[in-house]
Order: sequence, then structure tokens, then C-alpha cells
Amino acid sequence: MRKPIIAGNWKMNKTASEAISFVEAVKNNIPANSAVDSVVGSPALFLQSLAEAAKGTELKVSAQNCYFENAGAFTGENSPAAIADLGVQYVIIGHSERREYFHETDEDINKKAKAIIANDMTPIVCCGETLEQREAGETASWIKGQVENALDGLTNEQVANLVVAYEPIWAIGTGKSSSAADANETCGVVRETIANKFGQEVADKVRIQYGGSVKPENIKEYMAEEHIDGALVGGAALEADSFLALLEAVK
Ligand SMILES: O=C(CO)COP(=O)(O)O
Repeated sequence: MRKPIIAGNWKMNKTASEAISFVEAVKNNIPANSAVDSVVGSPALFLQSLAEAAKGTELKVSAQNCYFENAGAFTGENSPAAIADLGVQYVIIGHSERREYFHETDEDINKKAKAIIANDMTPIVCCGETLEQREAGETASWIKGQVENALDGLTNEQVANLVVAYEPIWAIGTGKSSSAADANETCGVVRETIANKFGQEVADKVRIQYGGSVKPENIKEYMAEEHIDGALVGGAALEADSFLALLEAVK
């Protein structure tokens, strides 16, 4: 049985005090030994205070990006070693917004995945197709390529323990969510790609999230699908009440 994982991705939202208020409102409302892993993805600025505030609770903290070197002359970047040292457990990598606006390549994402794992954190590796690719029938081949490239050179154990988030770009922040059946089909492509490269046992363990206009009202439909083990949520994870409602719907 794969444990469900619900992760919020705040993107570039919130001030420090808003971020702390969220964590204070959420952290003690997640039952101990919860049946769901709960993660909040914060801008780097607040990681330290959020990791301190969430320490010892069921709420885990995620970064939204990091660099692939631990130290050096990389002005403006954030070291995975320094992020891990704060008590952060996850890092989202390869989000379509980072690929589009900051020109991240599959090769960067692969290096980041390795650096995150080397620092004992868990990567949440994002993949997803554009509307043009979907309409041209290229979704499966595109996702296969993104997943193969992002995970290249990792060991079976490393892949079994990471998280892949499938986020069709046309469903992000648009209110146009993918149907649960379509999302499941493509999450199935992710699992099959991993099975072909790392073996069925690894593919059976890896957790795959769907992301794109997920909200408390529709999350159950996704979670009922065979290959969907959780969600990566933007807008509906910004407010504590809504985030808790997502967890409540899944537990
Ligand atoms: O990009 C997303 C999460 O990473 C999805 O965002 P929305 O839930 O706002 O569509």
C-alpha cells in the first residue's frame, strides 16, 4: 500500500507572517500517525521559520527549488545542503513554471534530484504536457521522456522513495482540471516508464501525485484512481482551512 501524500505548493505567495499563521493553524490539526503525508511547499525565505514551527508535528516542509551544488560561487541560488540543515524534508523540482520561466532543463532536474537525495531529502519531481502536446497525441511520449531523463542514474531504492507529480500544464491554475480517468491514464504512463527502467517492484512503491486545479471538492475523485497516490496543490493549498479540507477528504 502506498501512503497518500498531499503537498501544497504556495508558489511565490505569502509574507513571513502569513506563512507562519498557516503553519500554526494547520500543524496541530493533523492527527498523529496520520494515514496521509502532509507537506507544505514554501518560498525559500520562510523555510527556516516554518521548519522550526512544524518540528515534531505531522506537517512536513518542502522547498520549491534548490541548486544542484552544495556550495560555491552561484550567486542567488539555494544550497540543498543548507536547506536540509534547516529540517526541510522535501524539494519540488521541475515544476512547469520553473521550466518555462527559468529555462530549467531535464538535465538540471536530474542533477537536482541527485543532490536532494544525497542530502537525505525527498524530491517531488514534476512532469506535464502542454495543451498543444495533448491535442497532438504526444502526452505519453513526452511524459515518458521527462520521467526517464529526470530519474536517469538513480538507484532502484532512490526511485522507490521519491515522489513524481504529474501536472498537465493546461490544468494549472486554470480551474480546468483533468478528468480523473485521463489523469490516471497518464500517471499510469509514469508508473510504466519507471517499471521499464527500474523494475515493477520499484514502480509499485513510487508515489505519483496529480496536480492541476485540485480542490477539496474534487480530490476524492483523483484519489480513487489506481495510479494516483496524492496531489500537488496550488491555489487550494494557500489557506489553512482549504488545506485541512484536502487532508480530511483523503484520510
Ligand atoms: O501547479 C500546481 C501545483 O504545483 C497546481 O496549481 P493549482 O492547484 O493552482 O492549479
